[in-house]
Amino acid sequence: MEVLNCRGGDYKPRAVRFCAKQSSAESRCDACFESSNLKKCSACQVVYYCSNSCQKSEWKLHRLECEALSKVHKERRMAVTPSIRLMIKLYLRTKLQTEKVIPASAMDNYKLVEALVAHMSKIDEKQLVLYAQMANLVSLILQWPGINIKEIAENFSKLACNAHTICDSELRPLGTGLYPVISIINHSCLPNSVLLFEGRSAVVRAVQHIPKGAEVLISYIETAGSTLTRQKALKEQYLFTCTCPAAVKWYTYDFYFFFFISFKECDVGKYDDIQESAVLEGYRCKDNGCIGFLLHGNGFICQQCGLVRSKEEIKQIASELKSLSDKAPISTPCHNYQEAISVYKAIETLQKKLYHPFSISLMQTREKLLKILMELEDWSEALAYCRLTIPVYQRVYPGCHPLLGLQYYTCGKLEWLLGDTENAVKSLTKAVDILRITHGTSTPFMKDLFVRLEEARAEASYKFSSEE
Ligand SMILES: C[S@@+](CC[C@H](N)C(=O)[O-])C[C@H]1O[C@@H](n2cnc3c(N)ncnc32)[C@H](O)[C@@H]1O
Repeated sequence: MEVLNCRGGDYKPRAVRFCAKQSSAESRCDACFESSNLKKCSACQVVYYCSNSCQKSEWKLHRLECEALSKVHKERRMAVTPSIRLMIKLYLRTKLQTEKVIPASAMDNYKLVEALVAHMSKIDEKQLVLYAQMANLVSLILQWPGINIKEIAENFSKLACNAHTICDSELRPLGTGLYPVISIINHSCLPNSVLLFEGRSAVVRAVQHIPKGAEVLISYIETAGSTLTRQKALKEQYLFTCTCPAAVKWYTYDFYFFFFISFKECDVGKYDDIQESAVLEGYRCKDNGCIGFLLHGNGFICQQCGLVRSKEEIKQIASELKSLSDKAPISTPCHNYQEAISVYKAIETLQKKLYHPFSISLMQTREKLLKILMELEDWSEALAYCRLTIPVYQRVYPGCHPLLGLQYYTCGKLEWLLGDTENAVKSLTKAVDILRITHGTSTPFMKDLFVRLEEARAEASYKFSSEE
């Protein structure tokens, strides 16, 4: 795997099996994830394809799946979740490989699945019961004599900590896939590589120089958040305690000085964590002009100016925020955009009063507003929100992070639409600098980005020369 040991080098294993995201709201083609022109398989009524060629390409596998699904009562068939389908496909694919109907290779082989970690001893009883029920359903659908239900349950546990969410180039989730070769890669909150998808192919790219012999690491989770938040997410899904260094390094000597006076008991690592949590997930100073963070003691004390914010005031705003958040639509796009905008703007106002300007919750609210405003084609307000998120993105996704690159891309697109070509060139250039490393240069998305940048550059220089 030495091809990974260079900046921008990429490595593409095939998905052994994958499953498109399936919900009534958004169905996708089982072969290519396309969401338009879909036709349901007339026999099983579960799987969608966007074209005859996609249906054909999946036929060897789907023929067996379709036969199995069609025998199940319609009600039960409709309750088949993507995880159950993924498991069924895993077994069917293995059968086809064993019978040499489809080829097995070093990167696409059931033997690799056998070696994946399952963490059975760390799973609680409730989860084990759920896996057993799911395994029973798989066995009921497949109806293979002698199938091992315990092994299926264990495979569900393997899926939970080894499968990957397949995303498009803009990191929107499309489905779930099991890529046994990719599953050997461990996690870091400060990874040296990223995992992206080009259609069904998983691609791992180095985002920094990886010295020979050093471990290739990717991030399993959304890295924005305090160490505690990340550790909790990793423990819950991947069943391990992450001890990698905290990702945020932005302290100044002033902060250090204050720390040594006030927190002699703490060690530096702990202080980084306190500061990181207080900025990303904590409260703001009472003085709007101060960007200090608050430390919880007798009340909330600003680490920078010493002003104290009362617990009662914080509690009051937090409770208003909770009742507003309960009213907010869970997912966007939603049906009533205007109502969603007014709820999210009210949430933003309260969050600005409560949280530190670099708060992740505030950033997420602005991100939701940005998405809705883009749906409404309100480019100028969308741009204002996009720009507000950039400083937080720079902090929480440091270095060469695809999400930071994509946020510059959105900013650039909006600036271009609004005729601000000079800034569009700047934002798109920043996007290209990052995304050419994380996404490579050959995908349709990247080719489109290069064209946009060239067009923006040409227009900016035309504008400049006409002004001259
Ligand atoms: C996708 S697998 C990675 C490969 C795995 N280490 C193996 O030997 O098969 C995910 C599991 O690896 C382990 N793991 C991954 N990253 C880790 C890390 N940074 N620290 C400790 N364990 C980690 C955890 O047990 C986790 O559930």
